[in-house]
Amino acid sequence: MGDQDVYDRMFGSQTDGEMDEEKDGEGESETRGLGKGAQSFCQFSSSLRTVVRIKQKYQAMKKRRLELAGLGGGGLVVGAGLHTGAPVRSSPKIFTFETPSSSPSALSSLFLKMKKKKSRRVMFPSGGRRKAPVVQEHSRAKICLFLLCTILFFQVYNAIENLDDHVLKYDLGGLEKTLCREVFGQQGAMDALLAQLRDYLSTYVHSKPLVLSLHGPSGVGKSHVGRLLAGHFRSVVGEPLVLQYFVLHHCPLEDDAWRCARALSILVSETVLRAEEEEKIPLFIFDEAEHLYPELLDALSDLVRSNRSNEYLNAVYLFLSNQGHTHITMHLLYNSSSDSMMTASGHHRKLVKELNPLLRNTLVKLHPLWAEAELLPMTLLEKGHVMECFLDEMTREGFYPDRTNVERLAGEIEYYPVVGGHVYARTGCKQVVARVNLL
Ligand SMILES: Nc1ncnc2c1ncn2[C@@H]1O[C@H](COP(=O)(O)OP(=O)(O)OP(=O)(O)O)[C@@H](O)[C@H]1O
Repeated sequence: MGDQDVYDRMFGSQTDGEMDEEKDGEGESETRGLGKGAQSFCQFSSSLRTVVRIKQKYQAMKKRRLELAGLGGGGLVVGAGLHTGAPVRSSPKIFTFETPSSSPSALSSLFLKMKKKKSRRVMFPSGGRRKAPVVQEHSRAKICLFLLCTILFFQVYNAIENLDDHVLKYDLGGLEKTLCREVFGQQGAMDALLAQLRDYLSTYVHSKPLVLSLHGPSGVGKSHVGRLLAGHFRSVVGEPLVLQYFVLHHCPLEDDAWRCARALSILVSETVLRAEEEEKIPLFIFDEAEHLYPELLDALSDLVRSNRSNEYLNAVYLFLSNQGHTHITMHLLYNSSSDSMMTASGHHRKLVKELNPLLRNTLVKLHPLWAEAELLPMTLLEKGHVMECFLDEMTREGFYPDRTNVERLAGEIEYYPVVGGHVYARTGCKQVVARVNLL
């Protein structure tokens, strides 16, 4: 049973105004003539009427709102009254609980529309500009990829720069020019020496030190090369990081060999530590290495071992020795005829390939240190190279480089018998300085 039925049964179908009047009259008669039970019934009926009236008003308001929103078919239509703002009542004049002709689906779609509309509204701060924020859609993956590529590029660039920096630091180009200008007849050996240095000095991370050993007969320029290298490295890494060790000068007495070995170990350790601090590679040159005592060789062997700490691995050891000179001389004298068309580097590579196994075998028997070394044999000098030595020395000493004089001086030097068109000097340029000094 609906609320309206309850109301009708109790008060009939009266209008709101009539009900108000009746309410007042009834109130008076109740207070005057009725008993206590009737009085409580009246109070109850009064509250019920109020409830019903409120509900009616709420329903009417709800319906009116729907009609105003433009929904057709209900109890109210918007017509001429629209202009005045007052709704015009068209059909049912009396409120019922009947469902309006508008379908529930239409209502729900209206609410959905309203909801959608509402959700699209953007609430702006009162003082701000009323402009919708621009949504920038950046892919995080793209940004990460871009960052990764940038980091990778800088790392590769930095690594290349570091390699270049190392080689540039030692000015191997300058060293090459110096050796080419100052050393005669040893181009193959000098190319091999520079290649070893270039390989080693291009990085600062090494698993073992570079151990080079120049071998050759007397007067072919071993000490000369040692001096040129020492001078160059002093200029690029500094005086304290270059050690030139002449055993007959630094340790003339064999009895002192043990003490000399200990002093040498300390000196080398101090130098490599200093070089490590300065991030440079030191150079240790041992001239007249054939005179090194076993104690000194033992100490050096211990220093060049690859299982030592990092500072010992970043160092260049250069040994200059005439050990194995007989093998070199014999090989050149017996193999010179067949390789006259070869370049200097090709000739040296052939010499190394054919001679080194024999040379190493001989040297390793003397001390295991030579097993660690890269052996670089130097060839005998020819008459043409000896003339260059005279020319150079005379110019240095201020003599006019007269060609006839140079040829005469070069003719006074001893030579091996001509082999395959080559005239090899027995003592290289060893006597050049002494003979020029006699002029
Ligand atoms: N290949 C060379 N080019 C230019 N000059 C040279 C060459 N070889 C030797 N000389 C000159 O001869 C001098 C002596 O040579 P050096 O002392 O270098 O010979 P060495 O091979 O060390 O001989 P030794 O084994 O007897 O010590 C040098 O000071 C240098 O002036």
